[in-house]
Amino acid sequence: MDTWHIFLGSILFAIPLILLLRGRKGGRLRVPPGPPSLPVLGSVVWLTNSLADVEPLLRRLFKRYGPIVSLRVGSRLSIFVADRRLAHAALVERGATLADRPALPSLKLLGENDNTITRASYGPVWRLLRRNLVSETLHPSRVRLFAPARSWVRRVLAEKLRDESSSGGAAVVETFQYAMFCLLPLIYRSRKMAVFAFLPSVTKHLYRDRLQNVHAMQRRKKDLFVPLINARREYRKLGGEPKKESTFEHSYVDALLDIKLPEEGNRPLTDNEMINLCSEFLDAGTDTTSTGLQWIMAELVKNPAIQEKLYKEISARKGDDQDEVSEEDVHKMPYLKAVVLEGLRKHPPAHFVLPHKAAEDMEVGGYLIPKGATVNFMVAEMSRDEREWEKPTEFLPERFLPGGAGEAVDVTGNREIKMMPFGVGRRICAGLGIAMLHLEYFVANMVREFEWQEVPGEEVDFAEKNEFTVVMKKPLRPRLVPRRA
Ligand code: HEM
Repeated sequence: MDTWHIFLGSILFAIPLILLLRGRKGGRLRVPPGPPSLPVLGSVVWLTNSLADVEPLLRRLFKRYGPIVSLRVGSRLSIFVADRRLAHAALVERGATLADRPALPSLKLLGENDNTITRASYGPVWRLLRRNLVSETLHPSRVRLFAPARSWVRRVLAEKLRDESSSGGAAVVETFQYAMFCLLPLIYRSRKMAVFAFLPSVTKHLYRDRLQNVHAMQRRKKDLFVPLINARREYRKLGGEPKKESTFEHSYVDALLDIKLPEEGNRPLTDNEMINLCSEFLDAGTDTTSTGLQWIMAELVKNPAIQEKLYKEISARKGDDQDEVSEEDVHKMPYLKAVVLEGLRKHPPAHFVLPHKAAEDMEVGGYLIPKGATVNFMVAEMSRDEREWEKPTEFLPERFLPGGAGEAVDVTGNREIKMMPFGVGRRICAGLGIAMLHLEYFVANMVREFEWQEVPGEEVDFAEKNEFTVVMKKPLRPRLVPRRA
C-alpha cells in the first residue's frame, strides 16, 4: 500500500470520528448544528429566505456547519443530509428507523387519509400498496406486456416532433410531457400545498383561495377517475376479453380493485383511495421521467460527439429497415445506459428525496436525530460532489463504462451510495425499473429518428428552475433533422 492510499484511508477513517466527537456534548449527543431558532417561526433564516429557495440556503449552511444540518420550520425539526456515507448509514444500514414519512398537515385540511404509497406510514398498509404496485403492475413480466403501448407512444412522439421541427426550434418539453401522459395516462397534481406546512390552522385562512382551488382540483380529479374506475369494474363484471391495442388484460386499477385491507376488517379500497393511488401513479412517473428525458436530450444537443457515439451504438444493432429500438435492444447497449446514468447524475429530476421521519431516536454521523424529526437527503449535492466525482459539472458518460469511476455504479445504493436519483433503502422509488427502461427506450429511439442540433439564438442553457421537479429554466428548443425517410 503506498503513502497516498494510507493517507486517503486515514482521512476516510477520521471523518466519521471527527463528526462523532463534534456531535457529543458532555457525553450526550446533540442534534445536528444549524442556525438559531425563534418560537413559532422556527429558524431565523426564514426571516430572509423563502422555502422555495431552500436549496441555495442549504448549500451555504453545509459550508458553515458541515454535511448534516438542522432547520426548524415552525416547531418542526428538519434535518438535511448532504453526505453519501451518512445517507448510507441512515437509510440503508438503519433503514427501518427512517422508513416512515412525516404526516402532511395539508391532508387533514383536505379531509384525506394517507393511504398512498408515498404518504403511508411504514407499516402493513404501505407494504400492501407498494407490493401491489411493484409486483402486480411494474414487475418486468408485466412491463413487457405494455410494449405495444410504448411503441404507440414512440410513434406519436416521433410524429409530433417531426411536425414541431418543420417550424424551426422544436418545443420538445411539452411533447415529452404529452408522451409520458399518454403512457401513464392523464395527470393531476397538487404542488401548491407547501404554504400549509407553516401553521395550517392560520394559513388555511390566509390562503383560502389556494385551498379552494385545491378542493376544485380534487373534484375534477374525481370526475376524471371515477368513470375510468367504474368502466374497469364493468369490464371485469362482464369477464371481457381485451378488444383493441389500448385495452390490456391487466391494469393498475384491476390490482387496486382486488386489494383488501386486513388491518381494517378486510375492507376494499374506497373510491377516494383508488383515485389518490391512480393519481399518485401518474404524478410520480410523468414529470420525473419527462424532466429526465429533457435534460439528457439537452446534453446530447450540447455534446454532438457523444450523440454521434450513441447513434453509432444504436445503428450497429438496428438497421434502417427495422421499426424500433426495442426493450430487448436497449438492454444490450452499454453506452446508452452510461448516457442515461450520467444524465441522472448531473441532472437528477428530484434534488431531494421525499421527506423521511425518524421512528425513534437514532445517531447519524455522531449527531442525534430525535424521534419524530423529518430527515431530508440532498440528491443533487451528492452526485455533483467534487470530492467524489472528477469534473462533476461536465457530461462524461464514459465514467460509467469499464475503467471509469462510476463503473458498475449501483443506483439502488445497497452496497454504497455514489448517487441516489431514485432514493435508497426501503422507500426507494417504486418505479425505478420502469423509469430507467422508459429513459433508455425513448433516448435511443429519439436519437435514431433525428439528429438533435443546437439552433443559433436558442443555445442550450443549463440553468435550473424548481417546479414539481427541477426543470430547465429555458426550455430546450433544438433543430431536429430526420435521419430516416
Ligand atoms: C426518472 C424518473 C423517476 C425519478 C428520478 C424518481 C425519483 C423518486 C424519488 C427520489 C423518490 C423518493 C424516494 C425516497 O423518499 O427516499 C421516489 C419515490 C417514488 N416513486 Fe419515483 N421516480 C421516477 C419515476 C417513477 C415512476 C415511473 C413511478 C411509477 C409509475 C414512480 C413511483 C414512485 C413511488 C410510488 C414512490 C414512493 C415510494 C415509497 O414511498 O415507498 N417513480 N421516486
